[in-house]
Amino acid sequence: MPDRQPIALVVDDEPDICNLISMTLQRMNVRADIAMSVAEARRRLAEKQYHFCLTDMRLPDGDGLQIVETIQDLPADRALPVAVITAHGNMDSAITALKLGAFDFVSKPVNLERLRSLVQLALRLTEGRFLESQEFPALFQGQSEAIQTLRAQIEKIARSDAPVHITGEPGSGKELAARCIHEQGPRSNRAFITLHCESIAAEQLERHLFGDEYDRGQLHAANGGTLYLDEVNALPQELQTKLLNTLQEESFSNSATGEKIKLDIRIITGSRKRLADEARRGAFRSDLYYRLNVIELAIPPLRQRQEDIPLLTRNLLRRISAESRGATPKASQDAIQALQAYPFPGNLRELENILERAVTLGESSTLYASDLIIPAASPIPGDQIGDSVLPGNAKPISDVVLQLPAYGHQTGYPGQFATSEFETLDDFLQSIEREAIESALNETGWNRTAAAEKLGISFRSLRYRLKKLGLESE
Ligand SMILES: Nc1ncnc2c1ncn2[C@@H]1O[C@H](COP(=O)(O)OP(=O)(O)OP(=O)(O)O)[C@@H](O)[C@H]1O
Repeated sequence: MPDRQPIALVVDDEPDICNLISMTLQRMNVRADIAMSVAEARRRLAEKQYHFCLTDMRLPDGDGLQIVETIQDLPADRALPVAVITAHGNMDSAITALKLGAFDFVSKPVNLERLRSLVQLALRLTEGRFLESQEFPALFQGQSEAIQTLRAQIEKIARSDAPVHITGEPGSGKELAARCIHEQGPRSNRAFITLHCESIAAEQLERHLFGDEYDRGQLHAANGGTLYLDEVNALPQELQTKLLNTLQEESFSNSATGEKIKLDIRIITGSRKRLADEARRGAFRSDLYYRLNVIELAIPPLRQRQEDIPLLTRNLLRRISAESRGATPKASQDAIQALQAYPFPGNLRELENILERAVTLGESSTLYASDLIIPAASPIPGDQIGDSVLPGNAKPISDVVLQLPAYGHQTGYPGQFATSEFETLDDFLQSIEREAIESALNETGWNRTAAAEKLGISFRSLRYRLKKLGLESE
C-alpha cells in the first residue's frame, strides 16, 4: 500500500544527517522527502501534505524556527507535528522551538533510539486518534467560559509532548487537568503517575522518584507515559538538580542499584505558588523552571466560575449518593445561592466535602441551605494564585492565556504580568526575560558566568541577551 506509507519532510543541508535520518525512517516504513533550505521546505509544505516534519536548526537561508512558524501558520486541516534537531547541549533553542509549537526535539549527535521514539510519537500524533475529543468524557465539568477555554487548551496541549506547568489554587483541578492532557494525548495507553512532592518527607522523595533496591521508583513506573509532579516547588534543591540532569540526559540511574535507564516521559508539574516567584527568590532552580514551564496552564478558582456551581453540585450529589447507595437529593435554590456566595478557598475539593457532609447528615430528598455547613469567613491565602492576590490592575492569570496555534503552545508566564500591559507578545516576553536576567545577575553580584549558569543558558547566550535587552553596551 505505497500510498498509505507515511511521508516525512526532513529539512537539513548536511547530506550525512539526511542519509542517516532517511535510512532510519525507511526502516520504520516512513518515506522521507528532503529539503535543504527554508525556502525549499516552504515550497514542499505548500505542495504536499506530510505526516510530520523534522528540521535542523541551522539552515543556509535561515533557521529551523522559521519552519516551525511556517507550520503553525498552516490551516488546521493541513496541520502536522514538527520536531527540531538542535546543536548538542543547546537547550535554549530547543525550548524556543517548543514554545513556538514544535512537539519535541532531538540533539546532535542524533541518537537513533531517541530518533525512533520521536518518529513513533509523531506518527501517533498524526493518527488523529487523540483528536476524537468529542468522544472523550468531559472529566472537566462546567459550562462557564473559563472551563470551555480550559478544555480547548487541554485538547491542544495534549497534541504536543512538551513539558507543562499547571498553576492553580488547592483543589482547583490541577491533577485532573494533568490527567486529561495525558488521556487525550498520544501516551494515553501508557502509565499516568502522580507524585505529591509536598506530602512526602524530603528525604524519602529521592527514593520515590529514582527508586531503590525494592522499588524501581516513579520515574521508571511512568516511563513511556506521563509523570505528574504535584507541588513541584517542594522538591529539595539537590533533587531539583538531579531531576534537571535526568531531563537533560534523558536517562537516570536507579539510586540503589545504579542501573541506567533510558527515559521517555512527558513531564507535567503543578504548584499552588507561582513557580516564577519561587525561581526569582532562589527557592527553585531557574534553569529547571525554564525547562518545566515550556507550556503554562492556569486553572481558574471556582469563585471565578460560579455559574458552574449548579451543574457541579448536581453531578457531585449524584456521585456521592451512588457511592453511598442512597437516593440522590436535589439541591434547593437557596442551597445553590449559598454555595455561589461562598468564595471556596479549597475549590472543588471543598465543594465535594461540603456536599458529602450534607448528604451523610441530611435525611430529606431536598438539600436546603440550612443543611450545608459552610464556613463563615474564609481567608484566601495570599501566596496562592487567584484573583485576590494579583497586583494593581493585572488580570487574573486565566485571562492572560494566549491563543494556542495548532500543535502549538501557550507561552504565558506566571509572573506579575498581564499581557494587556504590553503592546505585543514580544514586549511581554522581553520583560520577563529582562526580569529573570536582572534577578540572576543581582543574586550573583553581576557575575555573568554564574548568572548564565543559574539561568541554565550559555555564557554566549547571556551576552547576546544582555546586548539585545540593552543591559550591556558592548
Ligand atoms: N472541573 C471539574 N469537574 C469535575 N471535577 C473536578 C473538576 N475540577 C476538579 N474536580 C475534582 O476536584 C477534586 C480536586 O481536584 P484535583 O485533585 O485535580 O485538584 P488539585 O488542584 O490538583 O488539588 P491540590 O492542589 O490539593 O493538589 C478532584 O476530586 C477532582 O476530580
